[in-house]
Amino acid sequence: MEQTEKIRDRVVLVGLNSPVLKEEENADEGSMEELSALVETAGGEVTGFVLQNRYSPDPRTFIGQGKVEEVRAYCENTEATMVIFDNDLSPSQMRVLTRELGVQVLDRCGLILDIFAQRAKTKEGRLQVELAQYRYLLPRLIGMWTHLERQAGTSGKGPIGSKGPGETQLETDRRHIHRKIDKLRDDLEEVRRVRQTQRQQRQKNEIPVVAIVGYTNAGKSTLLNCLTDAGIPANNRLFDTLDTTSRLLTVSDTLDVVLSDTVGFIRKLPHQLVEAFKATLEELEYADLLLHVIDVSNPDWELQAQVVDALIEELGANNLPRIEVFNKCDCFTGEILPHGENIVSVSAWTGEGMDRLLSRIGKELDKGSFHVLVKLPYDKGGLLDMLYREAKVESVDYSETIDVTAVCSEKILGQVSQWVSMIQD
Ligand SMILES: Nc1nc2c(ncn2[C@@H]2O[C@H](COP(=O)(O)OP(=O)(O)OP(=O)(O)O)[C@@H](O)[C@H]2O)c(=O)[nH]1
Ligand SMILES: [Mg+2]
Repeated sequence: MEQTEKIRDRVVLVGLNSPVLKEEENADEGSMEELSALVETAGGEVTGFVLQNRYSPDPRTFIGQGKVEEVRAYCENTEATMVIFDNDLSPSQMRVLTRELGVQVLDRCGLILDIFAQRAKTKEGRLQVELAQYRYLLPRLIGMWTHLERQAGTSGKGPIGSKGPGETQLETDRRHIHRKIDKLRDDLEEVRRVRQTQRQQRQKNEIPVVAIVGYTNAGKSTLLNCLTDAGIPANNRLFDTLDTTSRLLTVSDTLDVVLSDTVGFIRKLPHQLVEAFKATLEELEYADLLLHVIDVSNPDWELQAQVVDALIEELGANNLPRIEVFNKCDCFTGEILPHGENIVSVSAWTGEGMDRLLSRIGKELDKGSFHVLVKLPYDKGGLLDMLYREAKVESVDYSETIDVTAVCSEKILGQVSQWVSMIQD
């Protein structure tokens, strides 16, 4: 509840661009615009932007004393009640800025955590967000008390070498938070076990899993709805979906798959969140195919796709087959839509391109309906592994050649065509 009040604030956004910061730590117009969308998602109102260029961040105030004065005046003029930084602030910078600006100060990471906290509906989602919040809080809490200790020390009032009240409080708080974190981790472990069982069940049924991934607001939920009538909410706001929803999708007469929607990615995603959402995102690792949905109508789509690629790698899912789904092609204003073997352009809104997408999924996963006898020479043993992986092998006889009977797709048929001695459709 407290959160809802907090975010109805009038907000000034501040970003710093510096050559000594890493690219992903820097602010630019694109990331500021995104931050503004995040504020709107959280229910706040943006009253102004301050994008500063500076050689290096100021260790104390991040943006430098002069800029602090400017931002404070700006807040007064626009009656802002909160300042949100696009860059990550250290706990001590956040403290100094809160004091000197006279309004509440948040950074991007804190804002995203707030939004997740508002959105999380299921027990699992709540656990994940709570875990991320505690992990975010822990260093900040320590920073807070360190500050008090130092203040006591420099003013000469604190008895040197004795435990001040701050420190005692700090220890209690830290212990409390560590206990909370341990408990949340255990609870999430339990969730993970349940998922594991469901997964094994699915594997027994041999239904392939297709996971929809992509940048936030790319249209993942809309795509799932369009393909399966799932009827899940899809809204024009960031982080609309926090829970994994799965639906059965009939791809062709011979292929059914489980299609799963997932939480969206964003640049500078707090790593505490990535950690906490690993249970949900673990689905990716066990998927048979990824659909990477890209909002091609967004001028930043290339950068967004890179962010998603990097996270897929971090989650250990980069060796999975992947189809890039260029969505919102109804709004595409560029010259030529990207194209290529693993690319399909669609509009989840109008339904355009769904047939092509289904046939691409089929090509990737359908073991097909061609009954074949293949006589492989012994030095082509590698192709046998491939058949085991990509076709339904029924029998193998080692005679003069390796005689394999299997059911396979047209694609696989093409790869072994020169040794096929019998085909039945
Ligand atoms: N014009 C157009 N709009 C689309 C298309 N697909 C989705 N949208 C809109 O884009 C917005 C975001 O769609 P969602 O499906 O909620 O996006 P998402 O990827 O699930 O977003 P998160 O769950 O927030 O990560 C909604 O307003 C959709 O109506 C499309 O093909 N064309
Ligand atoms: Mg969604």
